[in-house]
Amino acid sequence: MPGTASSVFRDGLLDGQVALISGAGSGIGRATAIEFARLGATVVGCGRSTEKLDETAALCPPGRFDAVACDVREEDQVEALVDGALERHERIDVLFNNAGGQFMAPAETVSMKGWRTILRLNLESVWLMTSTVANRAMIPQQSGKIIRITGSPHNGFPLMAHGGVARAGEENLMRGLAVEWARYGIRCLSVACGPVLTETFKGKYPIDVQQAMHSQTPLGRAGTEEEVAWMIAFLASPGGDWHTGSVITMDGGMDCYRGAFPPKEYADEAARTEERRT
Ligand SMILES: CCCCCCCCCCC/C=C/C(=O)SCCNC(=O)CCNC(=O)[C@H](O)C(C)(C)COP(=O)(O)OP(=O)(O)OC[C@H]1O[C@@H](n2cnc3c(N)ncnc32)[C@H](O)[C@@H]1OP(=O)(O)O
Ligand SMILES: NC(=O)C1=CN([C@@H]2O[C@H](COP(=O)(O)OP(=O)(O)OC[C@H]3O[C@@H](n4cnc5c(N)ncnc54)[C@H](OP(=O)(O)O)[C@@H]3O)[C@@H](O)[C@H]2O)C=CC1
Repeated sequence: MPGTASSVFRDGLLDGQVALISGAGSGIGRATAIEFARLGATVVGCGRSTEKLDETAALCPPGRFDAVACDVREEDQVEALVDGALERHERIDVLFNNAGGQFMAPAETVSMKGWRTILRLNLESVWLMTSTVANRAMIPQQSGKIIRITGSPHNGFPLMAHGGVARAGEENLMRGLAVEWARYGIRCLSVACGPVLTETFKGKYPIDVQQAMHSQTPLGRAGTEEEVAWMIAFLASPGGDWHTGSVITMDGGMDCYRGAFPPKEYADEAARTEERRT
């Protein structure tokens, strides 16, 4: 991420906005924090490791990144995070619920502890962050945008059934809240990503699993963390003001069709499948 300006948006697009980003110490969260800071926002970034957050701060324009150690599963820590952000910055315009994750394992081997670990880290933490920020900042200020990162494809997450259930619940939560909280001027959205080449993704999944995921994508490649950051920045900008309740899917087409096109089994290189009949 060299340079100090966005390569997509105009300078000052997010001037004056205060954004709270979870998991801002690496990957998609870090890329989004940097993009927001470059566009003029003040970012409150949280994660459990202060070292990783300090590295993010060093990549942002000076004074634009406020690092706070917080485990998003813990009620007292989340309340302190939100209260501290309000004390220092007076408002929260955007909440990007980015922290999360899951492990890959056959469903029959997942214990109750493993199941609860993933539901707590993802679905429950998203509710905790969302309800705390809404009650303490966005409902009083009568405005705000809440965005959750979820997953694609949507037709089942083999080997990550627990993660798929959490993400489906999060998307439904955003839809329901979009309706309920429209009266407070709060927008609620999900951005459902297919594989994104973050360090965690590259280190976590075996290379053959990664290649299989890419080859199941019509565009033939994974996404980048910058591409996700641009989408979150767009939604935070006035360009995103009419979006609420939606699930924006970013996955190179994987959710529409699993595989490269044309499919070798059915068509030739020009995608011809049959002769035209007269
Ligand atoms: C194959 C078809 C694919 C179709 C196409 C799919 C395309 C999908 C594209 C999207 C893919 C998504 C990618 C990402 O999200 S990548 C980046 C996200 N980041 C992470 O995932 C973070 C990585 N962190 C971890 O992996 C952590 O270990 C985890 C968050 C999973 C849990 O950490 P925590 O510290 O909270 O918990 P513990 O390690 O103590 O574990 C608690 C219990 O959970 C169970 N467990 C944990 N790991 C495993 C495992 N690998 N296998 C089975 N069970 C596991 C277990 O019960 C643990 O308790 P015990 O240790 O006591 O047994
Ligand atoms: N990469 C991909 O292919 C995809 C990723 N996603 C989702 O996007 C999000 C970001 O993924 P990615 O950037 O790849 O992964 P990373 O592992 O780089 O980012 C996850 C971040 O969340 C933080 N985090 C984890 N647990 C907690 C916690 N309990 N409290 C506070 N912070 C926490 C981590 O920091 P720390 O350990 O310091 O707390 C880390 O910085 C995740 O929710 C992931 O599931 C969705 C679809 C695809």
